[in-house]
Amino acid sequence: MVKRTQQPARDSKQEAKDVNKSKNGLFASCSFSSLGLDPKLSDQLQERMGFEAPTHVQAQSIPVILSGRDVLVNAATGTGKTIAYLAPIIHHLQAYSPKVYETLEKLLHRFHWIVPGYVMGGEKKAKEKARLRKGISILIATPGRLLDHLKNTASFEHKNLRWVIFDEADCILEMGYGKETEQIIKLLGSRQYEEGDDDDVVVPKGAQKQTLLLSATLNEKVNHLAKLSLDDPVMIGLDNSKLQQKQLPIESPASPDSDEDEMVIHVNKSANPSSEDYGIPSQLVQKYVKVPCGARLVALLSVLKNLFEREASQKVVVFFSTRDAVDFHHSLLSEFQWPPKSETQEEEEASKQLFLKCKTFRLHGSMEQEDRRSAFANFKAEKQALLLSTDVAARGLDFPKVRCIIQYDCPGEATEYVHRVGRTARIGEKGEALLFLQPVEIDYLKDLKKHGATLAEYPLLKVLDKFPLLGNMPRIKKVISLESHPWVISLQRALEFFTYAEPKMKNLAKNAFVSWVRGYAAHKGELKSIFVVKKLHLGHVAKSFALKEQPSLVGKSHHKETMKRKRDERQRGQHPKKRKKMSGGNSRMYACLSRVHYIPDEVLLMRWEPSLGAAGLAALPRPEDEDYNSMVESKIMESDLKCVPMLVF
Ligand SMILES: Nc1ncnc2c1ncn2[C@@H]1O[C@H](COP(=O)(O)OP(=O)(O)OP(=O)(O)O)[C@@H](O)[C@H]1O
Repeated sequence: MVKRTQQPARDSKQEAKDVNKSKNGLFASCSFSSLGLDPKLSDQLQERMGFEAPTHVQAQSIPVILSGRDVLVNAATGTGKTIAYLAPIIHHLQAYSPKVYETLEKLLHRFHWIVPGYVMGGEKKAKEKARLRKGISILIATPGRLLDHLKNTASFEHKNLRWVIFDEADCILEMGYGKETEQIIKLLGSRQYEEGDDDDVVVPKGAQKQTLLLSATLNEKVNHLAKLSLDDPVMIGLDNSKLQQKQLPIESPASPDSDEDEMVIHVNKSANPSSEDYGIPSQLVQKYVKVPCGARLVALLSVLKNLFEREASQKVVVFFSTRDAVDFHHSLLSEFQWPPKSETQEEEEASKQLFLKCKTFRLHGSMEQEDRRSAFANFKAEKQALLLSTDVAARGLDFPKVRCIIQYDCPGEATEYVHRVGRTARIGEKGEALLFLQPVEIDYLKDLKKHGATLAEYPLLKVLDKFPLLGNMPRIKKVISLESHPWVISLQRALEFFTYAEPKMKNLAKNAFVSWVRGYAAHKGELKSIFVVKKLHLGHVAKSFALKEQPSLVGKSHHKETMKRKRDERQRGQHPKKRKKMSGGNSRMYACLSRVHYIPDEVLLMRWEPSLGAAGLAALPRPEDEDYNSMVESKIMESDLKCVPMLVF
């Protein structure tokens, strides 16, 4: 990961070869039109979106979904799962052009009758009700809010529901939405399409409700959901090691009507290092760096400096465990200058420059929607940038050309590791991932190995040795510990000086320290034995926030801040309690329902949309305001389908 480029020409040729190789392994040798998609749609995919060929998961899924079968798809991050399910749905939706609209269709634009919408909380229910009353073809919803409308909104028509899609299915359950999801499935009712309900529509013969379940990390937790919602599903991307016949116990409470030869997903818990449980792109280079707590901050800054000096034009995402940590590191990296001191004032002015010469963005759940939306859009648009984020960006987000993912704070379960690293090495591109571990946390590697992730060690000392030392600092030949490295000592000193120079920075550091320790104590299950708070040296943790001494864990200022944050959230109409349930994951469901008189089909998609919320969406024009066709087309067909349907209204 840190090798400096010595022969740039040869290396870049090699890089291009590697990318081609991984791309070749990713794409199928057929065309979109050969999969049975409508020619208009295939053209759209090829010409407008520039997708020359379908990926393997698309080539496998599209014909099956078109045929009406339920499917369970497990495919690595960034392999194009979104198109895999959206393309066949759009194929069906556009095909059922209602008689009355045939002429209109010719006069107007293609797909004008597909109306997306959302219900996901964060705004008044009355507004959502009004949208539902008007009729929506594609509805995006959080499980809780959808259930609420199903129970309480009389005008919420869903009898023609046609597709139900659980994207990031495992996550919906991990976030504690199992009960809600079960109720939703029950309320949505029978699978059979009730023919002849609407005279004004063309109903496909034998059309049934079809359910799709997708993720890069399908595991046995989704068995119960699969059992409730899928009917004789086709399994895609689940190898035999994951599929077992019914003799295996199903995790969730057994249902009396369970089917004897039902297939269930089974993750082989016997530590078989070669078994690849989760979909990690094969071209992704995975490393870990072992750093004692007190040297973590210096190590992070050094790794980042090395990355951007090695290749100026690139994008990097760093994951933190808490919002306060994101805020602290964002302020630090946006303002910290290097070299820290010069001999004279003029010299100082002349030579001062930022430690990292790239734009730094932040993304977390406490930011205003508009700030989140602009951070997301700006980071996406930049060629060279750094994004500091909580897990709000861990799943589903599709930032193009992210070269490296750094997990500065450990993820929770291995699934979260997989989704975080999945923000790079997408669609066959190159990518690197670096996981920070303290020496006491090194057993986490074993956990990852069980799920097929093997990480090599990152040569941190070599990287540190490359940085020029300031002033008269002696270069010690053999550095015994990382903390005694002269570069580490001088950088740590400068960081502490910087933090203490401004009360604002010191406060950010203290808050970040307090929430980091709390977050560390919140690791669940088996991970509790790896991430043990009692093993932490809190003085060293403080050092990792550029603090010279350990702040109180129940400091007044932190308490005041928390109270203020809660007050602000209440004023903004966000409910901390409700949001808390979402904060680790922000599960979103997409639901697509028909405009009663226009389309016979209704689609319900459940998926994960981390960074964008209602306020951000509302900023986009409504269909009456502008060329609706081009908007729907671009929203549905644009490359960033992840946020597309939700972005619409
Ligand atoms: N056939 C294709 N050819 C080229 N690019 C494609 C193709 N299909 C999808 N893409 C692009 O690949 C990127 C990744 O796709 P997508 O976000 O659907 O992946 P995913 O498998 O859902 O990932 P994750 O599991 O992380 O959500 C997107 O930018 C998408 O536009």
